[in-house]
Amino acid sequence: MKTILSIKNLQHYFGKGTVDENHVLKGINLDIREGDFISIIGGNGAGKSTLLNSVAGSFPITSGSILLNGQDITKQNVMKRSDKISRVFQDPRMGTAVRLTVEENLAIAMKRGQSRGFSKGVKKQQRKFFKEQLATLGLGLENRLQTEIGLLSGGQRQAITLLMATIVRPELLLLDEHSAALDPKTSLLVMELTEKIISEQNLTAFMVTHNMEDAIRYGNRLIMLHQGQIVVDLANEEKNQLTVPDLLELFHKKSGSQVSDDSLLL
Ligand SMILES: Nc1ncnc2c1ncn2[C@@H]1O[C@H](COP(=O)(O)OP(=O)(O)OP(=O)(O)O)[C@@H](O)[C@H]1O
Repeated sequence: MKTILSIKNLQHYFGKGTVDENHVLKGINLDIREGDFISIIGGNGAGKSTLLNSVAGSFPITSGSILLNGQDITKQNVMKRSDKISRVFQDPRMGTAVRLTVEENLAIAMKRGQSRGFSKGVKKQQRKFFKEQLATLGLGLENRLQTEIGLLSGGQRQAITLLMATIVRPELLLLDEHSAALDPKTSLLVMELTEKIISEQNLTAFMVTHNMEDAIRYGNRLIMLHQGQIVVDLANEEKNQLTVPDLLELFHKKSGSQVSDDSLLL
């Protein structure tokens, strides 16, 4: 199977050389294969978001390298990487222009990977395509093309953000606790939609979550991060058989500390 993302000996410090020095990622080696849908869990401060941010290019990493489809992207900035890597954040306002309409946002998303020019104009034939795409979400949003995104509910916005992130197929989809701010029912809806989009388009995805049940239920591979290192990496059958108590037990074994359900979930 083709390797989409290859992370080699990734080290990251915040505040290196200062009194606040924090060695957050301590030698991460990870190959993500085509079609992998990976969940990453771990306690607060384990380095999950820092790992995702390193892949997205939010800051220069201290050392190591990151290859996307064999191309070394370590030195590329976040803008350049966003041509190929798309991202959905926890805050439904991120990743969308809240004062623009649904169709204007989708028109901007369609420009990913092209030399961007910031036109938000919507052409007639595009409108038809957007309607079809929105209808696949099953939320009636195909009738809200001219609604300002900021006026939609959090769940509706996250659904549209998912569509925007995938309307031009990304080589890698990053999901940063993208259902965590939603109520349980809406979170379930967004997670089901996520799974549908990923499997229909055979996307490669990397998802940070605090929800162990979601980490077990969705995707084909589960990674646990502890103090900046990968301590568990389970795939397919091994992952499918996991239960939440198994995960807590694994965490206890690997980290040498007792953990309550809440400290991983919250
Ligand atoms: N921009 C930053 N500048 C300085 N320190 C940071 C920055 N971002 C994160 N950190 C620190 O890096 C460590 C890891 O944080 P990170 O957000 O990656 O952890 P996490 O596993 O995602 O945690 P959580 O589950 O609490 O979101 C923490 O000690 C955090 O304070």
